[in-house]
Amino acid sequence: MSIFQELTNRDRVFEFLAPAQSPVDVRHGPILYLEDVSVSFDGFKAINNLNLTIDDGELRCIIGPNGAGKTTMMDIITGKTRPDTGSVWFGSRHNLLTKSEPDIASLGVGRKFQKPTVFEALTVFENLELAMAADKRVLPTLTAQMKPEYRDRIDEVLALIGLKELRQAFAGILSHGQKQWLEIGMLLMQKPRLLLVDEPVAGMTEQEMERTAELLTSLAGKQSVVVVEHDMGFVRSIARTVTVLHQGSVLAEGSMDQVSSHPDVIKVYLGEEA
Ligand SMILES: Nc1ncnc2c1ncn2[C@@H]1O[C@H](COP(=O)(O)OP(=O)(O)OP(=O)(O)O)[C@@H](O)[C@H]1O
Repeated sequence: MSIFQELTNRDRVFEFLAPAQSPVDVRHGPILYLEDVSVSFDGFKAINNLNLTIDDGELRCIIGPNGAGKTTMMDIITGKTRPDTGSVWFGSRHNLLTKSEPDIASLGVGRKFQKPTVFEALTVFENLELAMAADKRVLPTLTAQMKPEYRDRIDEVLALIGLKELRQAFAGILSHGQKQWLEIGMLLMQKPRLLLVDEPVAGMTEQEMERTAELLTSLAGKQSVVVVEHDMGFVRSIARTVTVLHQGSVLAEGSMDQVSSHPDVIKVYLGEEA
């Protein structure tokens, strides 16, 4: 078969369409594993012997008072901050401490920051298209006329994030909640194995919060999701397992009922809210 025939062969399964061929090995354990991780800033221990295990497909909520180390923990997982000691593994194969931020992202760790950063002058569809183009495997073929397979992937994500009807709307006219969902959709275009989501419901209406709860719970199973959130009602509505961070370490872990009745948690965190 000539190269031309090969490239125009409609039956060929392109790499990005094949079932996620993740190099991440979870056969013998969790998808994310932090062991004895510590980091200090000017002598202040922001993360202090932190141990955390996230199972493949799990939805985990991380809570904790201001300054507990939640953002720093996310920064360590994504390679933005290097810990002084400890280890961070993605599956059993990848030592994340030896990898750059872009390498960690392309291994399948997606991060959603608190503020939405969609391209407001582009449509919902174009934002998703652009997110797909950021995937190096797809870029060479995307510049030509868009293949039906790419459209299918975008349609699939549009349905997941509930923005099918708004595909041609400019992102600038979306509500705050819709922008957050679009950004989650942009991350999903790259088929991450692990999604880190920072305060997804800050500034959302009740209805948007409910929709976000549905979205995040529907993602779990297909990918692992770690949500950092201050809103206790929201955490209660989605959480199976909650990890409470305090002074850079795990203070308590368990169901929402277990952690919210834990005396130390009441003292340092929930008591504070009350
Ligand atoms: N680059 C830095 N330089 C100095 N101190 C820092 C730095 N990053 C974080 N810290 C400190 O480390 C501690 C943990 O901060 P972090 O932002 O991780 O907490 P957090 O749990 O995310 O808090 P919040 O809920 O307020 O976002 C804080 O006391 C913070 O001031």
